[in-house]
Amino acid sequence: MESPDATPRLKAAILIVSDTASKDPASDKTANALAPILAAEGKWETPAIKIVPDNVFQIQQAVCDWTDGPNWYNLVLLSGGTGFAVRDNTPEAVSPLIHRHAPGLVHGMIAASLKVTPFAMMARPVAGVRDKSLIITLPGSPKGAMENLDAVVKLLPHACLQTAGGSSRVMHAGGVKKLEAEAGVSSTSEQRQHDHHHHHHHGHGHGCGHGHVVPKAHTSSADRPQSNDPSAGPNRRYRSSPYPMLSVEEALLQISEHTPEPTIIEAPVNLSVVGSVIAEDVYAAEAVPAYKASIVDGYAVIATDSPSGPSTKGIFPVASVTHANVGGGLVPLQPGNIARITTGAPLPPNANAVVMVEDTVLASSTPDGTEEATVEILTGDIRPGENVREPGSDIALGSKILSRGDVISPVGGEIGLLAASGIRTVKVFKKPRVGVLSTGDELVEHDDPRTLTGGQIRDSNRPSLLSCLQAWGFPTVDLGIARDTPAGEIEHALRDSLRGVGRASSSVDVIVTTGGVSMGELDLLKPTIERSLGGTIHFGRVSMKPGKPTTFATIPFKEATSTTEGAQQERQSKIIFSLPGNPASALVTLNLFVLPSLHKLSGLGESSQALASKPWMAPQLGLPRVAVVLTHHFPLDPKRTEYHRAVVTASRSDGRLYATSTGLSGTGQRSSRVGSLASANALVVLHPGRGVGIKGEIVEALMMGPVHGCDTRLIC
Ligand SMILES: Nc1nc2c(c(=O)[nH]1)N[C@H]1C(S)=C(S)[C@@H](COP(=O)(O)OP(=O)(O)OC[C@H]3O[C@@H](n4cnc5c(N)ncnc54)[C@H](O)[C@@H]3O)O[C@H]1N2
Ligand code: MOO
Ligand SMILES: [Mg+2]
Repeated sequence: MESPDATPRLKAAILIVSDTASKDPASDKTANALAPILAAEGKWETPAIKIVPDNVFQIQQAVCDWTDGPNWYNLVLLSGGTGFAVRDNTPEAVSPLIHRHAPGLVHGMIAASLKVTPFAMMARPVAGVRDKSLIITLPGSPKGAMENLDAVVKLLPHACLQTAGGSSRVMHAGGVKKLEAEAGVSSTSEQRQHDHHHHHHHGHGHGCGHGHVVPKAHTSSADRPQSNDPSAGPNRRYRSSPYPMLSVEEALLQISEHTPEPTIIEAPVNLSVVGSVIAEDVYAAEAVPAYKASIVDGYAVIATDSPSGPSTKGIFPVASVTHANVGGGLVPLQPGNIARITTGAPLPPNANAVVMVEDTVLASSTPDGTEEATVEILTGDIRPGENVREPGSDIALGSKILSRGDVISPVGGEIGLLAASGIRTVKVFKKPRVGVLSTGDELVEHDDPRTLTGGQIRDSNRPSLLSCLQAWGFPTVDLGIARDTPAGEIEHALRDSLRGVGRASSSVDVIVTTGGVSMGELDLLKPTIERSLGGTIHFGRVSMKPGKPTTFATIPFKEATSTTEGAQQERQSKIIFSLPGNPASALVTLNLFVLPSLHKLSGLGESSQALASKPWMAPQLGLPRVAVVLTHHFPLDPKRTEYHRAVVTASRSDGRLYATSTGLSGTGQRSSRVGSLASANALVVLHPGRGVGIKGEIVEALMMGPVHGCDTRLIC
């Protein structure tokens, strides 16, 4: 008989899912209960053990670390989080990772537990295959986990060998009988045939919502069901997109609905808050000016309103001098004296008006000839308060200086108010951090000095998208290039960016990818989002040109954030925009779809009382929309709304805005031509139709940059 040690052992890993054990590993008893059951079989290496809290993202990351990449494990057992409690979400974390479900194992485990307790009905186990690994969830209690593992442990070596790519014929020739004997079960050859039949003809039952699977009775490859599983091969890929085609307006509604609410941070008042939106009304901490200040350079006087009072006209001794930066206490001004003063300086006590130096002449100097002794004031019309700023007359102490919803603009007015009134920190909505990932095997860094070979192209999307995002004022993370092959690179790049590891030093709020969203067998973004990351695609096609395959999704992820009300909450998901790879498509869809979402996340959509009274100032999300006159005919697409790249200029003669195409030739607006955006400051919206948009017609345009001035005669 073969010694168990003569054959290579299988690799197993145990993931304990428990909030408690993740804080206190000594409290876990299950891992130590399961390991001996595997050891007793003599076919397993000592299992790897890890503990994570009941957190979907951490569970998925741990499982993927064991199933993906070169150091994969044959078997991944999870224990815990499979019940009905609110924090029990192990099945929800594991299901999306599974490529092929194994309901038989689930039945087997539940059947075994039911013999022990009716509470087995409250277990929600999941089992199945991811790549070459078998994943099984077990109950959290040591007893329940042991019972379940006992029920299936004899089958696992066989299942794992098949999963890893072992020949099923060899297995069936001898191995199955042996296993059946060991497991105390038997099957007929018909049953085994039946199993094979299922294996070939049923879809993966993946909860992705789009995986329409057509069961067929025959086995020819042309008849096999279509799937969004890239590993199923090109002969099984979709031949028409399963994603409904949305209008741009419908797509924008989805984005608005699924973009999370903005979060609030307390930021220091410095240049980093420029572009941020105020989250809480701000009240002046100090009055401006803080004292009675002179508006001019001249002489502080004691003026009176009474016609019978002393006139300011005449010759007066200059009793004191006050400069703007006065140090200690001020000497009170005595009646009959005047005090020299500079602009902005505090008036001495008793003084109530200032005479401009232009309205005076020097009457006499001090004996040493260096100073004024007396000065003659030439005007008698000085009234109390003249040339004086009262304390708080620019900004009253405690007055509201900025309202929730106000934007701290680069013009400087808002930051000036904050700085002047002694506000050192301010509550603003956090600007979202955006990660940009290029995908594709053909991509080469744009500055790679080597000559391109074969189908290589330079990655122009990352620099162009990053530049656009940074110009809009959002912090960005360059996530690099992820290859389509080997499988999993895109998934890992996305997971790392959410976790803030690898190229992303801290986690990103929004992911933007380009490439891989259309119909090719290496267009992996949609399956990666749905199958590997358990995400939900809210739209995967839009009736627009360019940008048809634009994809928008949410990916489950948990982290602690504070709400707009300041309470702590767990944010459930992050958003991802997967834009088409064609460079013009990527930039147009960034402007059209990503910007409104970033605006919402930045708090631009937050209502403000101040703005309610000034509706014309209410900030709109996304690019500003204006009406423009076409300076020439624009061709129309028969089906899709076109976003034609154009230069919009403001006429100096009639004040209207005029739009001229950046390229009208047959290929001028082709989605591969990034040059169609060079010099463009607008996207002219052309609704589908026959023929052309006529010269002189007024249409809508979205402004991407400032309007240039022009002489209408030169463009029309
Ligand atoms: N059978 C169909 N084919 C295509 C359809 C369709 O509906 N049915 N849609 C077309 C449309 S429209 C577009 S847009 C593109 C979208 O393509 P993908 O998003 O899948 O992108 P890729 O296939 O990866 O690349 C397309 C194109 O863009 C170049 N590219 C990709 N990344 C970059 C980058 N970072 N910098 C510069 N250029 C990049 C890539 O090399 C390709 O040439 O699909 C059509 N096909
Ligand atoms: O929709 Mo695609 O972006 O035209 O080429
Ligand atoms: Mg493609």
